[in-house]
Amino acid sequence: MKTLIVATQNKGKVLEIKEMLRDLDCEVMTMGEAGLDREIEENGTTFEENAVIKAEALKAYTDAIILADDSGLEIDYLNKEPGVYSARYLGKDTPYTVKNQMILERLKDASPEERTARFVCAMAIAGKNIETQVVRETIEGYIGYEAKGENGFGYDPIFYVSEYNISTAEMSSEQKNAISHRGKALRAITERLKGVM
Ligand SMILES: O=P(O)(O)OP(=O)(O)OP(=O)(O)OC[C@H]1O[C@@H](n2cnc3c(O)ncnc32)[C@H](O)[C@@H]1O
Ligand SMILES: [Mg+2]
Repeated sequence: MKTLIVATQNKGKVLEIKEMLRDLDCEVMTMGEAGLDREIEENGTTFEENAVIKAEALKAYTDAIILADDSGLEIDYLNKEPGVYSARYLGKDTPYTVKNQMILERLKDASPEERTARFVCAMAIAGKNIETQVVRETIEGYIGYEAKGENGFGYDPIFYVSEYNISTAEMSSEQKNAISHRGKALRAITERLKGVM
């Protein structure tokens, strides 16, 4: 069976990606499980660039296909911040409970119409004998007035989807995966993956 290595250190992403790839005919491993744990410098200026950087960073060390995800939250009221800096925004090691409260505070004067936001996900595949490919998908929503929900990770408790008026942290993983930036990007990239496996 083929091996697919997911080049991420983020446990929330790993859970979602592994759940969605359950039926794919290949063994899905994290970098840690593959013995390839390392810090990868994300010095790109776009989600696509960073996804490619992360996927290609492991290419020299494995014959497996590598999948990488670069994602983040764009808040229109904050001029699309934190964007590609989502992991580093307000401090890399600051707990998300604190970061989410700080964002709510920054948006305290924003009207409902001004609270629009989106999650973006670029996903790349790379490997020794395959041409690197990258896709980008989004989910539109808004920043709520309070943090709600225990599921998911990161900014999920403050990101609400208009269609349901609940945060992505209040959704089950199945519900989030069906509509999320990461779900859409993974479905698009797995179509291409089938062509290289
Ligand atoms: O780079 P890797 O190792 O994959 O892990 P990371 O956490 O640093 O990931 P990114 O560089 O892509 O930063 C994206 C950040 O955006 C946030 N984010 C991305 N997708 C999210 C989602 O589905 N729900 C909540 N927050 C999300 C989350 O805080 C991430 O840390
Ligand atoms: Mg990162």
